[in-house]
Amino acid sequence: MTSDYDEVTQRYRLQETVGSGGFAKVKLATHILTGEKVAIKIMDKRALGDDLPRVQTEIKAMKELVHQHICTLYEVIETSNKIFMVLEYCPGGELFDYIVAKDRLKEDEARMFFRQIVSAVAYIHHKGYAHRDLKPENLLLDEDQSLKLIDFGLAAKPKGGMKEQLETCCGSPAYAAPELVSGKTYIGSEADIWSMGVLLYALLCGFLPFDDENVAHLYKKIQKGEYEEPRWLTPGSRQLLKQMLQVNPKKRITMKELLKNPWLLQGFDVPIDWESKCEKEQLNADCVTEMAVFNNVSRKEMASKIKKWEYDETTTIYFLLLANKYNGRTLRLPLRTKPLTEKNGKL
Ligand SMILES: Cn1cc(Br)cc1C(=O)Nc1[nH]nc2c1CN(C(=O)N[C@H](CN1CCCC1)c1ccccc1)C21CC1
Repeated sequence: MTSDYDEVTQRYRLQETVGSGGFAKVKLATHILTGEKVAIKIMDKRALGDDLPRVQTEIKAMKELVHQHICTLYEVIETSNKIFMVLEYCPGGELFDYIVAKDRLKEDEARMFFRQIVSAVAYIHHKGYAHRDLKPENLLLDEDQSLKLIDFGLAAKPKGGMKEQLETCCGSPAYAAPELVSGKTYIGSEADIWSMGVLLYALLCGFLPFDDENVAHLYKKIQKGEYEEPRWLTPGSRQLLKQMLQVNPKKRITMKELLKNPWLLQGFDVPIDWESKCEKEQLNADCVTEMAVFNNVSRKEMASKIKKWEYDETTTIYFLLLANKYNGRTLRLPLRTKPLTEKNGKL
């Protein structure tokens, strides 16, 4: 009787659980072949019930969204009862805990983080997606204190494009836009801008602009759009918050305007670089070569195998090699003792 864990334990050494949410848990793991750390999100299909489509949504979105500030999906392993999503490991944990530990961030640090969040969300919108659940719990810190966006279970890619109205009310109430909590139809990208405004406020203040234990009272406050401005907020940040936390979505700052907002440019003087540095279209030649040698096949053959993007071990190895190119570590694949044959080669 094969257990649901057979395939994943052949290739990964499962370690401690770093998080458990409603229908999923996340375990730290080591990719045995390369020794690289990964995070594996484990879901039980039976427990998921009618939440199963959320997982399909997340997998489809994460396959399309490859960006330096989005947590990379490496591999998906589905068994009779389980779905395993092998994802990029972020050793810094959630931004939420980072803010709580520091009480609130200095303006320069808040700006540095917020530029990365804007970069990720601008990219998602460019690809026709809205995240719809932006909050500090969904932003993880990697080993270089860079932010990685996670949890695309509520992401939406309206067929009619980003102008299409959405209906489903979702995400966390404190970060939800007024038009969303009023049950009106809304534009996903406009709602994301509001949530980013709440996020920026949380970074700069260490507490939420709209808060109440009673959800109905919370919604009233959001719809009124009135919030405290602590005395430590600078004029530039007050101005930006005011433009993002506009109750009327048509008066709210757009992503285009946000990308060249003076407060975000302060100290950087270069526009926010939101384009992906690691699009799948353009394979990294060194990684292809390394894998071709490892698998004892031609580069051409290796490249076409990678380009199938089957989100199997080949995809994992490619992304792990690519990540190491970026952070300067040279990951060398252990030369196989025996050349690959069809049988065990998977090629
Ligand atoms: C907390 N922590 C401490 C250390 Br050290 C590393 C971590 C950590 O979480 N690292 C980490 N790397 N990669 C991931 C994680 C966590 N993680 C997550 O996807 N974490 C989310 C966190 N969500 C935020 C709001 C509700 C739950 C999660 C989703 C479902 C179940 C459990 C956790 C991934 C897989 C993408």
